Amino acid sequence: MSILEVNHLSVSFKQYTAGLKQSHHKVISDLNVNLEAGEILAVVGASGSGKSLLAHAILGILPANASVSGVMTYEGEELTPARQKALRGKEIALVPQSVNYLDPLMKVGKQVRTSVQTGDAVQAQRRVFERFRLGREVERMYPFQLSGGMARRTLLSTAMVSGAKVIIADEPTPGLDPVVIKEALSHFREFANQGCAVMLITHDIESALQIADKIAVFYAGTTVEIAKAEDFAGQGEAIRHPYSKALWRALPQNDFVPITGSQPHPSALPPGCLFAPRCAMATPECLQAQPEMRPLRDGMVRCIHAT
Ligand SMILES: Nc1ncnc2c1ncn2[C@@H]1O[C@H](COP(=O)(O)OP(=O)(O)OP(=O)(O)O)[C@@H](O)[C@H]1O
Ligand code: NI
Repeated sequence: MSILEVNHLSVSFKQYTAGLKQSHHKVISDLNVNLEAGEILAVVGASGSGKSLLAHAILGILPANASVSGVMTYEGEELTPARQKALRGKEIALVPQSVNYLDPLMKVGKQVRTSVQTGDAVQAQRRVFERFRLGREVERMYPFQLSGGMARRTLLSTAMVSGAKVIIADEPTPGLDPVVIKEALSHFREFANQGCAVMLITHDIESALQIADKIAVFYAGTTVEIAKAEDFAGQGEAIRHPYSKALWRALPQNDFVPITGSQPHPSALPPGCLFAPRCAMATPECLQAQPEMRPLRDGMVRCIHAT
């Protein structure tokens, strides 16, 4: 049984346009992912592809104008709003993408301590600060006194001391130096090895590959591929979806060739396969309907042509 399952998740936003007309933008459509105990799943994809919204949907912290459909389960039971509230920060911890999630009016040592659920909170906070190379003086500081990197390490500390079984880390490493990144990632690995699970949302495919078991590739609000990390190797022969292949080939150490065009905006999604307008393999059939996710070679792909 998966520890966390997301099935057919769709999220739309109600927006008011000129003349107080309402429009609905579907920003996530028919998204499926699952997380097994002991596993790190890296979620990669372009800016605006819906990665943070997935995190917020799981935690139940989407803004009020969002409507959500689909089913999410945690340890086999449905994640209702009441359950999300009860589990948030306790069994499911978020490392948010923005450091603005820190409480500006509380000293950071205290903020980290309030996340500790069992044992000596002061000791736990001091231990985790040491691991993240935050000096003893930092615990008495307010968030505005921290550098960007210190604030990130504080957010990581908060999730790490919480005793959660699932950590959802939304771009946890930008602005950190390579040593701290390596450290943070190895903490995630350690955490997963204890039987917990991590969803690591990141732009940094290369770092993700060093520790992740599985990779979910997002495009325009949905998953296009779920693959084992090992599949991202060589020329990308084992990668299933043309978009994930293109992402892989665009890396500096590979061909370093960006794909042409851009991801569609939620207000102007193309018919059929969302990637078809940029895809070299596209045929008229691709424009008929959005392909379903289907199993392929021990992974999943949303493309009718993938082999
Ligand atoms: N409150 C909102 N109202 C309307 N649209 C929103 C809202 N929040 C996000 N969106 C839209 O939803 C889409 C997905 O946003 P999301 O923040 O999940 O992207 P992301 O993949 O996390 O991007 P990044 O890598 O830049 O963090 C974007 O097109 C964004 O403009
Ligand atoms: Ni994001």
